[in-house]
Amino acid sequence: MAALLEVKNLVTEFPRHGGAPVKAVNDVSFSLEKGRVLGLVGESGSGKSVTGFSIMGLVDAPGRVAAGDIFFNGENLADLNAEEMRRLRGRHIAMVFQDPMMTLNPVLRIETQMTETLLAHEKMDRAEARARARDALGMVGIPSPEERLSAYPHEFSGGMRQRVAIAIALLHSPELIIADEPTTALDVTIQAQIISEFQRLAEERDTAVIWITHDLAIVSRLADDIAVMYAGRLVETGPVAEVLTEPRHHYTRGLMDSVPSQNTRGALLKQIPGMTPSPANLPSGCSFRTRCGGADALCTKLPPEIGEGERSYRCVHPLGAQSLGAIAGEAVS
Ligand SMILES: Nc1ncnc2c1ncn2[C@@H]1O[C@H](COP(=O)(O)OP(=O)(O)OP(=O)(O)O)[C@@H](O)[C@H]1O
Repeated sequence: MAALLEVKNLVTEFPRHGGAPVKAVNDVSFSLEKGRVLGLVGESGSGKSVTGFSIMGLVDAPGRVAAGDIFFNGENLADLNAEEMRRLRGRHIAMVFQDPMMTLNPVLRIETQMTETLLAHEKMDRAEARARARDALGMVGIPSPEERLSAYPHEFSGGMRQRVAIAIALLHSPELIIADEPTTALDVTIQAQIISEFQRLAEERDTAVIWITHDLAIVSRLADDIAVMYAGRLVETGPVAEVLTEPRHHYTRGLMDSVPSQNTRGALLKQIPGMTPSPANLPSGCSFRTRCGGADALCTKLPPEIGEGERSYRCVHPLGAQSLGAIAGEAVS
């Protein structure tokens, strides 16, 4: 089956004063099928949001997609003009942000915000649009949706506001939703409800989801696949169950060790030493090598991407798998 979304060798860069542009996303490739949930994880600044914005065609100038291709339903998004891209965003791909006010207009009633977008993108009259808006609010668990349609965003709690933003993203039954840390600001109960909502969407409507987060616990509950990003590159990808049971990349292991769990209660969590390097000043070769306990001279060259079943990783000294040290001469270039 052809993938719904295929990202190939994506490079997104931002110009920098007195230097080469910064590659916030560097040679990133992955694909996503209908009904699958991909967890895109990594520390702050690793390039997760810029990847999402690149797919949406929303990278702010002077930033730009400098190389690579993004195919959606087999169509290369680079071939679409601004109007076609706007339509695609309206109907087929939606984004949910950490801050729902990125989506909501504070001075308009919820009904106006929802019906206007429906009337702009789909053939229907106002009564139909209103019914669709009400149903969408009901679907994300807003109580008394009929009455709540006439409310303004400030009349909702933070969690309910985020649900409204999600309802807006769902209005046109998009095939792909990019959710950028949508539950970070919410308490755990609401977080759990929203996560179940996304699971239901993926299962019942075949919606594909890219869930951007630094929270591995969420990914292990929600996602089918995981893509671990570090300093603009994907360092490990694969089915969540495999990657989080037996990570190959030292960075994935480090992220896992820094998650609180039943077993670590009361103990000091292991933090990955050092800081994420600035994308303007990355170490040569594997960008993680300066923070990695397993690094040696081989890591000063860019590791090749190694495939293993449905998984892949970029590390010459993978955990639980054969080191490339013995064949380094040919494999590392
Ligand atoms: N508009 C911009 N101009 C210049 N640099 C940018 C811009 N947007 C992002 N960047 C840079 O791109 C890199 C990746 O940023 P991005 O927001 O994608 O990270 P992230 O992994 O989503 O982090 P977070 O979890 O904090 O949102 C960062 O180093 C950031 O400084």
